[in-house]
Amino acid sequence: MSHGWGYGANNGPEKWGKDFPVANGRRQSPINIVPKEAQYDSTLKSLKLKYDPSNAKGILNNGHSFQVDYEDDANSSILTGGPISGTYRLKQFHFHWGASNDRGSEHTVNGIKSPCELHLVHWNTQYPSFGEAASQPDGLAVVGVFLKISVANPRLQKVLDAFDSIKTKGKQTVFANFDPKTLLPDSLDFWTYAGSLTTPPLLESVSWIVLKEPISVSRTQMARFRGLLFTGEGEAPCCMVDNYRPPQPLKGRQVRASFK
Ligand SMILES: Clc1ccc(Cc2nnn[n-]2)cc1
Ligand SMILES: [Zn+2]
Repeated sequence: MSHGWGYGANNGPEKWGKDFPVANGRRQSPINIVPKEAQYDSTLKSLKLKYDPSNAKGILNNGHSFQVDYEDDANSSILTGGPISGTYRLKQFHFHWGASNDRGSEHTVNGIKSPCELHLVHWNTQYPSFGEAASQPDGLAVVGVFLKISVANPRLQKVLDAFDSIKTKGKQTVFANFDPKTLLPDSLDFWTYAGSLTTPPLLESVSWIVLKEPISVSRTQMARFRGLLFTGEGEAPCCMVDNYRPPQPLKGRQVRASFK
């Protein structure tokens, strides 16, 4: 794929295996979660997320999604508990969404897609850097949160208000003082399984932690996500939509639940 991976017909998820053979590996993500087949595990600890809003640095349109980046040179914004051992530092959060409200999430539940999915990406401080951690089987932990169409979510407002400054690929702007904990639902009940990054390089280094309870987003708010562009300034505009990888084969993996 000489023209770089993306989500189009010529460079989308069905084509990624050419440049990234791990795409057909044993622990690829996302997956379809079947709650009735998930095993309740009473030994799973409760999730602990401690974020310092002042660690927020900036918001960037990376041409595949947009991400909010965090300072990660200290244990000030961290994830502990849940299925992981040790301390994982927040690196960034981003979203995946559809061109319409019938699709957009990466994980599905009983085959049902949500319009959007939030990912909070953390790396294991047992390793010296994110890059190092990303190549280890226990290197990363991503918390996934479904967004479902309902009333407008005021917690998303600051993110949405930055979109005019990052409309095209490569644009970024300062994004200070934001606590991603405000984006989480009331319940931290979760499903967990061993998986991968959902974009190239598709590294099989992610402990996935998918929250059962969604957060709300309105139709109008979703329309603003779709106003972002995959393309750079001066290029023929292509709306940033359908930036999700479909569910991948479970290949014998167990999905555990933190709740009955
Ligand atoms: Cl640092 C990084 C790398 C890949 C992705 C894409 C992704 N992988 N799993 N969920 N999203 C997000 C952040
Ligand atoms: Zn993601």
